[in-house]
Amino acid sequence: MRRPQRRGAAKQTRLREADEIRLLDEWIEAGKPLPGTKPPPPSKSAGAGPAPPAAGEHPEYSACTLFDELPLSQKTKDALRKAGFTEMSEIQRAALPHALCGRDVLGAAKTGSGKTLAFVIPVIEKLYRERWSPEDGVGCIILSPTNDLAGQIFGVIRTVGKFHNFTGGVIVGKRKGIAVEKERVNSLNILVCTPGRLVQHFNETANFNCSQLQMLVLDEADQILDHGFKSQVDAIISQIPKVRQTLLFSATQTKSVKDLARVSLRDPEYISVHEEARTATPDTLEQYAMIVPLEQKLNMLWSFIKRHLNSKTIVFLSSVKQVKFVFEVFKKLRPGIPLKCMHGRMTHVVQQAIVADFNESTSVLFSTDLTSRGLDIKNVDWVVQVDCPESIDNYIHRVGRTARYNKKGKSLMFLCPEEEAMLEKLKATESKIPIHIRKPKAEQLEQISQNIASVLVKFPNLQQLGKRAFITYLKSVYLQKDKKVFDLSRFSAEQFAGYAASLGLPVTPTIRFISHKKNVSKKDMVDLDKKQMKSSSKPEVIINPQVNSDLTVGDGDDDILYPKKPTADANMDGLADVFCPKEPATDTNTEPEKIIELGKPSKKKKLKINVHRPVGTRVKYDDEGNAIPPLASLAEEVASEPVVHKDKSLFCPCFYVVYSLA
Ligand SMILES: Nc1ncnc2c1ncn2[C@@H]1O[C@H](COP(=O)(O)OP(=O)(O)OP(=O)(O)O)[C@@H](O)[C@H]1O
Repeated sequence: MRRPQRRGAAKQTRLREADEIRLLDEWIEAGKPLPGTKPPPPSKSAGAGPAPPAAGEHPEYSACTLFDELPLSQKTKDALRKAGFTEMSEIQRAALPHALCGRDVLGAAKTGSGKTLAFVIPVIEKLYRERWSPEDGVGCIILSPTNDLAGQIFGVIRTVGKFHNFTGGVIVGKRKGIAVEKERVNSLNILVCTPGRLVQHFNETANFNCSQLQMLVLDEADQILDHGFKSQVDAIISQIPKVRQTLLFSATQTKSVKDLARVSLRDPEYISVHEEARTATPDTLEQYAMIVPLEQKLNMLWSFIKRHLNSKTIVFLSSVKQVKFVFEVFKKLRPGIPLKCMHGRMTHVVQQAIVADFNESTSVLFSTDLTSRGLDIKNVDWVVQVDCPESIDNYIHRVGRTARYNKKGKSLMFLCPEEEAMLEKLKATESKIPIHIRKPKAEQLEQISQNIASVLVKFPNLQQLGKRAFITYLKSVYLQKDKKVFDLSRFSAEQFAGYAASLGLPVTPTIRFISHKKNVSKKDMVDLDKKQMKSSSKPEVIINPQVNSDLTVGDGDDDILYPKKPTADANMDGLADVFCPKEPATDTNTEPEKIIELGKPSKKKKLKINVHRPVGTRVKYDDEGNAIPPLASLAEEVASEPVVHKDKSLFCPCFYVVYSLA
């Protein structure tokens, strides 16, 4: 008796949905914006919200400002309302009308401006209007450059798709659990993945089928289309249908026609909502730069942290070893605020836990560029760049971790005097970055080198870590292509010694790829540089001794290190809350690491420096300080612990499948 009733109810739902889809299709077709058009500025009366259109009525939706005014399914509207999303952001207003009517979109908008919803909503709606069901298999692929960003995007999909019946999953991390993935991957409607892990399925999963794919989305598209992911992206494109909708989003969008040709966009809509904006960074972001000699950077960072004990801060450093070292040493020195660290040598599970914890607490997160793109962490007050960003785009993404979605935020960048060319680049009119220079007050700087040295005496393993941090920092500078900014030859041997001392090291580690040759002409330097590039086995850097710039005494207007109303509350109890990741490589009680020393021929493999690395390609380092390609670094993650989630989704360590987004 009950079965026919259920069947009847299901039939009624199907009919209702079919009616809704018919109405939506008609509405989308009748009210769609002309190609190449932008929405007009929001009208003053906007916000009241219209009554839903009656059957046969198709109001224009290209100028609307509220999600409720768009031709979206009731399920999506309900989910958006429930999540508190009512009014659209600029990029959403501009991109959604074009994306909903099936056009390819190349979208660019500032960091934190809501690009994720601008592609997630069209994905959900497309599959709904195509009446996609779990049996139909993979309908949409979303590519993300990092595991954490993939997880975050999937969170937004789950929010928007809450009342729909799609299946979805995230494929990231290491291969552990691949057998389960292979079994389930074909039953997922929406896949969010890193490029390498998707290629793995194309190569290894016998029946992996994307022949019905409706949509391809590239978040952080410029990075995904960059050389680091080239072979993976080409492999993916060759395996998916040519006829599909493609959406590309980033805060720093690619303008390369070649890149766009690779993903075969069809008459794309170029939507760059902030192109005419005064700045390339959020208006609510205050940006500062300080010229800080290399050997003063740690003192400066420590002084900053001590003065901002009530601020949530992300600190960017250029290598895993530096992140580990500064985190471990500062933890021992107990600044009075919880400290966390995050880098690519941690398991994805640990990374997720750290991001979740950092979201909820006021603390300082030391990080590599792993967190520089896309991550949406709540209420970050400060972004501090201790090491120079490798490019303007890198700068924009790093500082974009604060001042998100109309919230205020501040950023501070330390630049060595030798890196001032970066400041010029940032200040160039075309960069559109309103950065203010602040002079550090030398007399107020806390000198902690001696304290660090004492910590290192007590913890010999930290001394080894310090040596590796020293080496990987110099190596990261050496490997940068932009020699106008990054040029080790501008530093003197005395400066390196000073830097080593600032890390608490008793002696300056000798580095194979650096030899100090003075009085070399510029031409010889160039020639030698070229020679080095050819024979990468024993590279050298010519040192061009320069007068060491001392810290400039401030003119009294500086308020970065010393806010006008210091809220410092040296609550040492806060240290009890320090999140201590169970990450073996961070443990300073591991075997001391060996370093390569000049004059002591070692049987260890020589430093490998990929001199052919294309400009702008992110350099990541393994524990030995070797540069590793982006995908190899992703593959290094060992997912060993299960994720504990509050919902009923079925999670595997490196892969999770959600049989219903509901
Ligand atoms: N229409 C909206 N109303 C309110 N909040 C929104 C809206 N759209 C997005 N947000 C919020 O704004 C924040 C930033 O959004 P999102 O992460 O999509 O930014 P983004 O443009 O992708 O940034 P990035 O370039 O750094 O990746 C998120 O917390 C999101 O929930």
